[in-house]
Amino acid sequence: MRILVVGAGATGGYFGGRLLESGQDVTFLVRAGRAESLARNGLVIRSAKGDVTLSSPPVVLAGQLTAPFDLILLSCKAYHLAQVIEDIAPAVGPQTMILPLLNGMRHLDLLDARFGAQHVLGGQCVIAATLNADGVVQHLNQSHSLTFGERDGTRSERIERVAQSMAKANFEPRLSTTILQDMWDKWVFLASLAGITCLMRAPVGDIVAAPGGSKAILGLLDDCRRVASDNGHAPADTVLDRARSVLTEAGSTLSASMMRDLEQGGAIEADHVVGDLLARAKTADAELPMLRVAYAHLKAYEARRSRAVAS
Ligand SMILES: NC(=O)C1=CN([C@@H]2O[C@H](COP(=O)(O)OP(=O)(O)OC[C@H]3O[C@@H](n4cnc5c(N)ncnc54)[C@H](OP(=O)(O)O)[C@@H]3O)[C@@H](O)[C@H]2O)C=CC1
Ligand SMILES: CC(C)(CO)C(=O)C(=O)O
Repeated sequence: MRILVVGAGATGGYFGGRLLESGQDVTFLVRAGRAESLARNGLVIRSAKGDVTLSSPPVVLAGQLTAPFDLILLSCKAYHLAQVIEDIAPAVGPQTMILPLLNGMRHLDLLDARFGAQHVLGGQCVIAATLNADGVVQHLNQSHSLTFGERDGTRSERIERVAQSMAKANFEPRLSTTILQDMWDKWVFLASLAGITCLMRAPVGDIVAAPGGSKAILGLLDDCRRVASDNGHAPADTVLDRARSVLTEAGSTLSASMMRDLEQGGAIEADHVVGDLLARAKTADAELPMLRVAYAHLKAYEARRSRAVAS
């Protein structure tokens, strides 16, 4: 299976690197700066699950794509998606599958609109990773699962082929027959985690230790849950129980990748991860108070950041 990994950042570098390490036919679509760094240093992954340096990983720049790929692993940030969609178009042929790893859901609509829903799988990854200033992919925790599936839940011949291609890689591949619900479940969890850790500029354990901290977290989780329920994707009780327990764990060092981006003064996926949830709300305006505050905070950060970037 010819696999194109879009972006060799934290998630693309990690999962694409693991696939390449396992002998799969992987090419990274990158921009010039990353191409240069990969040519100079190779693709370097530092991880408790095993360090690896892949020298001279195959790369291609936009404009050099001439033939379709079998599978496109989409691992860019949401704010780069519009450009990425144009860049990958020559790589999408009649049989191409696109497997997005982005958080949130809106990218599915955008990909469907451009390429047709038959090309777009459901997908998500659970990992904490970052690309450091030296271009090294740093895996920060013990999780490294990649879940994928047909959005209609079928175990098609093509999805089995995807599963086969991932079977030997050093991460946990999971073929799901409920991928849309899985994505909603993760979205509810992640929007709560990102919203609250950004708002409080602190990991879960510090928030829980603060007066009213747990109440604020659970309030935000409940707002997110409500939107999912309004959209026909209510998380199961077991999923919610687990989210509550992870999000209120004393001493937890957990924070969202969005908080890491925000603390570095970087761009964030405010609209994609939090705003879009609010946009799908079917609840009266006065409700969802924590979700509204979380979104207002992120947009205020973006406004301030854009002034700083412009000056
Ligand atoms: N990091 C994490 O722990 C997790 C992230 N996610 C989600 O995964 C998605 C990806 O995040 P993450 O991997 O952290 O992001 P990163 O910013 O680390 O990586 C994204 C990469 O995409 C590249 N890119 C952007 N535009 C293009 C383009 N037109 N052509 C080629 N490459 C391009 C960027 O390249 P360049 O270097 O040129 O800027 C960058 O290296 C997000 O939606 C995030 O929310 C989900 C779970 C965990
Ligand atoms: C849920 C979590 C923390 C892990 O995958 C994540 O997606 C993120 O930090 O963006």
